[in-house]
Amino acid sequence: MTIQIPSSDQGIKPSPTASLADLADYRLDYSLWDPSNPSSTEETRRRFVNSLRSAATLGLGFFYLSNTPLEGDRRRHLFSRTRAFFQETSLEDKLSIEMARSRHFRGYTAVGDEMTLGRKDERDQIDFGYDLDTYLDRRRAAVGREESGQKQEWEEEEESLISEWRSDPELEKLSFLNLVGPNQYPSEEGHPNLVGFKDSVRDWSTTCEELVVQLTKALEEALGVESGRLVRTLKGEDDQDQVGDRVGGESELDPSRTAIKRLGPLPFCRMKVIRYPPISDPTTTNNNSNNNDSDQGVGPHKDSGWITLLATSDVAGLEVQDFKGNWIDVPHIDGEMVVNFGQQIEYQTRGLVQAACHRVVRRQDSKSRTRYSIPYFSFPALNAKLRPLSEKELKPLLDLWSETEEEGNHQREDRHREGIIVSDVPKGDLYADADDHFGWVAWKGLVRSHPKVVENFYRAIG
Ligand SMILES: O=C(O)CCC(=O)C(=O)O
Ligand SMILES: [Fe+2]
Repeated sequence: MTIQIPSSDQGIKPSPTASLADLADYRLDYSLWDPSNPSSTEETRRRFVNSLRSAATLGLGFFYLSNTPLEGDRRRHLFSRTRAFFQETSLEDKLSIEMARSRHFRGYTAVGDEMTLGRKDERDQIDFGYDLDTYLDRRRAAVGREESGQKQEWEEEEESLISEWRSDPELEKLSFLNLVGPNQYPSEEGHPNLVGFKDSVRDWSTTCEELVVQLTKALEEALGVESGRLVRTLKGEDDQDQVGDRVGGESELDPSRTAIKRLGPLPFCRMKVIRYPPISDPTTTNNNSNNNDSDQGVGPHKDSGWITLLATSDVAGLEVQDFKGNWIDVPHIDGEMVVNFGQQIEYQTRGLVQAACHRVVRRQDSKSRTRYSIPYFSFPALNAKLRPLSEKELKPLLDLWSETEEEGNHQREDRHREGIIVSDVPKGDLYADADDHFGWVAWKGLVRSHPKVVENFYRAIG
């Protein structure tokens, strides 16, 4: 595959005082790529790929995306239910779906219960994950296609699926399978403004999932790697085990590996609805939040996953760090999504695409206003093997760079020379061993972040 060389007017360096919204290179238009848009053509797709390549490999890995299916009613619907949940339900209602009650790390976390870099984050939130119903629907559909007449059996299996996994001694060893499970949704009864929340979350999540697949396909083109190479990791359809089979035969594989293979792809994602109370707002203080004047909405971090799709309300606070350590404002733009790369993409691309370091600051100037945000974090599938792209696979990109003008080369050096890696994740916990399942990385991350869940369900293994 040949890679298009970015045009020289694609200056991508933000000045320290700039707002990301003012920089054309950080404003990508999804309609150029969108396969469902009748006016997208090969030429518009190429333009999208070129912009994505610049944003990913020269820029900060943080950009706006307009014209996605996440605009309009779909977005309004979810935000209005999110506001209703935070504003109209009691703390008692909220705590009835507390994450500490879920062995699958789903549910509500109160203000001050979460830390980044050793400081409490002043926000509360509900964490959702890959919806169990969606997962079962897809498995049923897959079986229905292959062996019609089995649907009934699958429905019966629905109830016992997880306990069945636990009774398989090989699968039981794979603690990360506990990450598959149901979400905790707030009760919509008695809260007319909450009605439709569950459906809205499921719809949003499924729409995001498809959008991430599309962005990953575009990224494959942008990096000049084989089509499907990254999508397979994302979806858990990697062919590594087949390679293993050819080399050593299945009998030589670890038996737990053979057992997990039988389960098929195990997609994984996390999604949150978040509220950042305004600074010094006594009504949202609870016992956990001993520092209501703290300006930390969420401390500096890189997202640990693949690609994050973030929808924000119109209160300021999000900032991204450039490679010199300056913080750049990422203001809300109506209807647009903020997209950023996570550490698994950084790992897969050997750092050529860097995960963006970002934070949310509670500003004095937005004193009386509550900020809401809805991030969707995609991850490799739990059963994916993380095989970083080889030098050979990255050669087209490296060749392109060696041909590109001086300016581009300076920019690339800048990204590494002064880059400050801010992460509260122990390095060894971030990446699975080359031949291990991604599920272990996801598991370690959640175990580290949610001690109450570990205390309640996993004392023996935590
Ligand atoms: O709320 C936001 O705008 C960003 C949240 C975020 O970065 C995160 O939860 O990882
Ligand atoms: Fe983040």
